[in-house]
Amino acid sequence: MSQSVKSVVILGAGAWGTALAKLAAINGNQVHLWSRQGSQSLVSVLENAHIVLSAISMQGVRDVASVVQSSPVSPETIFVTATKGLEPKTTYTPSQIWQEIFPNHPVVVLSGPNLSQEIVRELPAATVVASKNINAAQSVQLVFSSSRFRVYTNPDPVGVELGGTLKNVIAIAAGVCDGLNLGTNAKAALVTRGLTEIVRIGKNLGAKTETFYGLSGLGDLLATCNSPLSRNYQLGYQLAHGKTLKEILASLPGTAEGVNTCRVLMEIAQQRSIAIPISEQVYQLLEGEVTPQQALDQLMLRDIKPEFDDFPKEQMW
Ligand SMILES: NC(=O)C1=CN([C@@H]2O[C@H](COP(=O)(O)OP(=O)(O)OC[C@H]3O[C@@H](n4cnc5c(N)ncnc54)[C@H](O)[C@@H]3O)[C@@H](O)[C@H]2O)C=CC1
Ligand SMILES: O=C(CO)COP(=O)(O)O
Repeated sequence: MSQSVKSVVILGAGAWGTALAKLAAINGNQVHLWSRQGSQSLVSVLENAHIVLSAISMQGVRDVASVVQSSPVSPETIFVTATKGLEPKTTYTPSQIWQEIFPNHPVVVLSGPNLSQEIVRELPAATVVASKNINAAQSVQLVFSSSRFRVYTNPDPVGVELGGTLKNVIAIAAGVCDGLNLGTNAKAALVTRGLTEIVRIGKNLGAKTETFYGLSGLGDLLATCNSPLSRNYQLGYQLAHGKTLKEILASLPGTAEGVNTCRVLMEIAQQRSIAIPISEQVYQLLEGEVTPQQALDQLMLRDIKPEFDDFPKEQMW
């Protein structure tokens, strides 16, 4: 794979930022990994950057993007966001924040089934880079593609971003399901109906349905709902074992975005009258309003209904 060497700045030296820095460096790019705890100033690393990738957790995205805005950045710089979350105040996705702050720059979303601990061990993985600007997506594809990391382009950034973000809520539910030992049938039903909720929200917010059946949707949902490496899954698993949210968050390594995402998601669903029963039970569980067993009972005892909302009537029977 040939490409010119790019200057890549990674913002956030947490688990994901560090793994992505390693992937970009393998291809010979010039990589600067910036952390708020480090000694390098943001201004000094941003100078001449071709690509600025944010792997900051959701709560820091707007602050960091605002600091970047007040620094000199080349008009050609491509911004890439790898954060999986929603902003509470605006309900924006991270790419919407970056695009709002940098309206004249291309913004690319990078998302997929990418548990960072497997990627730093150089196990094979695939991801998606999505943008309205195909040239920008292809530049980012070249920077990160290697024999261990296969990168696909996609023209639906909102869909790719929402797949990666909303699956964290379902991953909490999957952790609860395994923690309660509910079995393989229950898990399959949960993940499949969880995907239905993600598609409902995504379509309403302008994403393409097919995107949710790709790597950044179903792919990431499967990875996160089936791996104890996922912090969101772990959180659900420990809730099922009787720990409180506060206790779990105090010992969890890194960020479990699903907690904040679930609150914002409930707001979006209520505003737009979208039914998301699994996510609603996760919300009530996180708020301490139901126990894991009560959440399960509430889901199983809902009114019976057709499987699909929008089957054309003539195709029904
Ligand atoms: N770890 C993983 O396997 C993956 C994580 N992600 C997403 O990437 C994002 C980061 O995840 P991790 O690296 O795992 O989390 P982490 O908790 O290990 O690191 C978060 C990073 O954000 C920085 N940060 C937080 N608030 C900040 C602020 N106000 N100013 C400056 N920096 C700030 C922290 O200093 C840290 O470097 C999350 O949205 C996560 O969902 C996406 C794919 C894989
Ligand atoms: O998004 C991820 C894998 O694709 C990481 O999941 P967690 O944030 O739950 O660890």
